[in-house]
Amino acid sequence: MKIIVPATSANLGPGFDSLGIALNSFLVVETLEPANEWRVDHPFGPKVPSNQYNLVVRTALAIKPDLAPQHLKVTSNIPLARGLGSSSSAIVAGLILANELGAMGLDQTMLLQLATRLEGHPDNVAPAILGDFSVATYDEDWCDAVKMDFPKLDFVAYIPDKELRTKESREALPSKLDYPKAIHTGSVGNVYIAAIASKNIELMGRMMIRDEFHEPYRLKLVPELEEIRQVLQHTAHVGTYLSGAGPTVMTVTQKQETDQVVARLQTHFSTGEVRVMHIDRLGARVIK
Ligand SMILES: Nc1ncnc2c1ncn2[C@@H]1O[C@H](COP(=O)(O)OP(=O)(O)OP(=O)(O)O)[C@@H](O)[C@H]1O
Ligand SMILES: N[C@@H](CCO)C(=O)O
Repeated sequence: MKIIVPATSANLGPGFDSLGIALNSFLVVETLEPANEWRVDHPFGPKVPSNQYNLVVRTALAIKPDLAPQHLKVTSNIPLARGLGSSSSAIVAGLILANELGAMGLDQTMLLQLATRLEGHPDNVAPAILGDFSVATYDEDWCDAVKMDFPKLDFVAYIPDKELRTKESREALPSKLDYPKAIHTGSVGNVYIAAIASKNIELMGRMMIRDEFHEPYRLKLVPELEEIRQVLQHTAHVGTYLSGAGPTVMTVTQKQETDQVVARLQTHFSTGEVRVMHIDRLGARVIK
């Protein structure tokens, strides 16, 4: 059995902890054979456990403690701690592993509840499970998420060579937000969703860059966000936002704009990776 879970890019500007999109880099977890102890062959090096403490296995055991140990093979092109939803993909894969091997019969709604509880917010796990673009809210007890058809656009990721843990990036956020500012950013988010729903790309791009919930506070951790906005000032594109907690900076482009944006970023940065990503409309799937 192979479990395939897409990468995800969260927030998309003013959608902090709510909006996310599934993209075509993938975590693949393959079951090889039953074993005496959990064993995970993976490409992430010694910092990531290869036994029952691996996040995929820990998640599976959290919901099915009596699951029989397996030898697993993990492959992935989702970089760790870069703002492309690596932890969510591992959590979703772990839940599906337990669901399949333990014949638990969990549907997508229950998987979403469990994944959100484990990750703490729904913006990566919802699109990882549902695919495409999702708009979600979580009240510490229940997650409601709506899958939407995102306009057919490209996502050009600039993935810096450095890791940034979500935990560290969240510590940069304020504990309180000014009331008029919160109301204003809420209204920007509303117009943003309406623009996405009506496929008004120009309006969508203008709202994408007007977040006040998190990006201004994270600029000191990811100065590349402002830098890329400057670099692309005279290059046609839809908008640029901080992907998840960073440090990846995402630029959304129309197909005819993509090559120019890639060329501009590749010329500007001597380190890191520029990756063109496409929307994964399906979300997590299992091949038996
Ligand atoms: N496939 C995996 N197997 C085991 N552990 C993983 C896997 N993917 C991620 N992790 C764990 O999750 C950590 C990264 O989680 P973190 O939330 O900081 O970043 P992220 O999920 O990549 O980014 P973001 O949530 O901003 O999109 C890794 O350092 C590792 O400990
Ligand atoms: N909404 C989350 C996504 C990263 O997990 C954040 O920006 O911290």
